[in-house]
Amino acid sequence: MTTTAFDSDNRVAITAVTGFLGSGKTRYINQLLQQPGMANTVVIVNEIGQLGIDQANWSFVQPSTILLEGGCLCCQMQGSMSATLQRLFTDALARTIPRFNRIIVETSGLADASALRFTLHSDFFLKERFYYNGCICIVDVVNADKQSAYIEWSRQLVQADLVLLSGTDCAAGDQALGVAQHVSTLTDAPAMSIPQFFANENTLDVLSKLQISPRPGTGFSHFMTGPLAGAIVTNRRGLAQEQDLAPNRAHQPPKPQSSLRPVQTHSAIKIVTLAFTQPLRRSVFNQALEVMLAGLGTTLIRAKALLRFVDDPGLYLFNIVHAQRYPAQRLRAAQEQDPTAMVLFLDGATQLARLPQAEDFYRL
Ligand SMILES: Nc1nc2c(ncn2[C@@H]2O[C@H](COP(=O)(O)OP(=O)(O)OP(=O)(O)O)[C@@H](O)[C@H]2O)c(=O)[nH]1
Repeated sequence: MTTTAFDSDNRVAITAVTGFLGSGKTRYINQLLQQPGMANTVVIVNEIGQLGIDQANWSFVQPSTILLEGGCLCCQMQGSMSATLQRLFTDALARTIPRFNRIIVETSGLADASALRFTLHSDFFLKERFYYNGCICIVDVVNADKQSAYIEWSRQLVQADLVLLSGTDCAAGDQALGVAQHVSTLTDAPAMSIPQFFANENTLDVLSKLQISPRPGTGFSHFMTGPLAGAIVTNRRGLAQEQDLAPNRAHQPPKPQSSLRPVQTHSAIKIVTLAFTQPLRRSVFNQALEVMLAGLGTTLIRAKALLRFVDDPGLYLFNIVHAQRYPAQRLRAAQEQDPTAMVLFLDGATQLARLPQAEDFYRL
């Protein structure tokens, strides 16, 4: 029988999904929502920027989505989170929204789970109705080397109860294993690839046991040998073992445990939003994009855009993560009120002669 928020003594589980910019949080949650038993899930998305790119993306895949936009959960949005959860509870009680039995919070790519934990711990109204179920941190193995230079990457991992490796389908050689080893120097949470996570028979069970997963060295291995078989476990020296990702390398010589890498501060990432007021001409957009990317070079960490084109009724989502450009995805037919914009996350330590402008995409 499914329980709801309103059965007696049943608080609603809130699970955080963190991960650096473009690591694959949205894609993972989309996959998760397709799993049996995931109906009645509310997703709260915290997006930096004012233009609702994630809202359009999410409302395409699932209607029960709430967008907290404008700031990062760890900096400015704690009050909004608290108000949102209170509102969710009272609206469901009044039956103005469908009842729900699970909440997933997708943090911005620069936030970690600590603000959410603090909110749930310190607000008495919320404490009686919700509980913190743990944190899944997504790590992009292809870009981990670059991203680990930012303090947010490490902070997210320190808060993790389960680490999921994305991009393993694009990773070279033993890249995933190397990242797992690096991750193990920051957390003893179990790590596995996203396909391994979904290969587990009961993903819901895994989700509900996040915070009771045994840590390496505790002598309790049921979690690893049971539903999470295939996890990358680490020994006390941080050496990854027993993984399906690199089955021939189970007996590697131990590497010295790495220390925290020198990091840049939160403000080292510059956020630029380009608002497009008119549909774009595809050919002009493509050329301007090439020029912009060439100019930004390695300064670009992440770009995402919601776009409309002349003579095309569709609304398109466009993703770039470092040098990787993903094909534009048609979300649905565009509506008049859809905002169209591009948000760029740039390495703030790099001095740029000129920041990109929306006008660049309208002229050759
Ligand atoms: N091939 C491949 N592509 C992936 C994987 N994970 C994410 N992507 C792609 O990477 C891009 C960014 O993924 P998102 O899910 O939007 O990343 P995000 O973490 O939600 O991004 P932000 O909210 O901006 O931090 C999208 O085009 C995804 O389809 C993966 O494991 N394999």
